[in-house]
Amino acid sequence: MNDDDAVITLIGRTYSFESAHRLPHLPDGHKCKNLHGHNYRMEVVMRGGVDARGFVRDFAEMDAELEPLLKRVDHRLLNDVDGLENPTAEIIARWFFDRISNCASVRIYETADCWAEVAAYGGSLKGTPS
Ligand SMILES: Nc1nc2c(c(=O)[nH]1)N=C([C@H](O)[C@H](O)COP(=O)(O)OP(=O)(O)OP(=O)(O)O)CN2
Repeated sequence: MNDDDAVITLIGRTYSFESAHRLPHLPDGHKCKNLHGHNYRMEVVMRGGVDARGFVRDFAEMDAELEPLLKRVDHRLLNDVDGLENPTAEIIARWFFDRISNCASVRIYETADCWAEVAAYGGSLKGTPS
């Protein structure tokens, strides 16, 4: 069974990391301008054709791709990471999205009920599906 123009197959996996940040562009007095931390949860979705194994991507391969990226942010001050000088949930989601192959979306939960997502639509789908 092959995907066609109208159908894509997506896979997803959830990751977590703990980081500190401050949001420098907020006005004085905003609590999030102060240094504070979050237990971030991240949902990554990849797209692609289904291969002979029946996989878009082995979840273990997904982990191997994510691991070095997670190491760059876990137990770090995000503001010190290149590209995350203003580490809002939106910008963190974009940072991961730009670094993950065949990425369909990245959703970052800063708290249990606040999230930001970057997603590829139509012509902006990245990478070559396998
Ligand atoms: N659109 C966005 N808004 C906010 C972001 C963001 O990244 N994108 N970030 C923050 C702060 O980092 C803040 O710590 C998180 O928001 P908040 O809902 O206030 O969460 P808290 O759990 O810290 O607050 P409670 O008072 O406990 O609800 C703000 N906005």
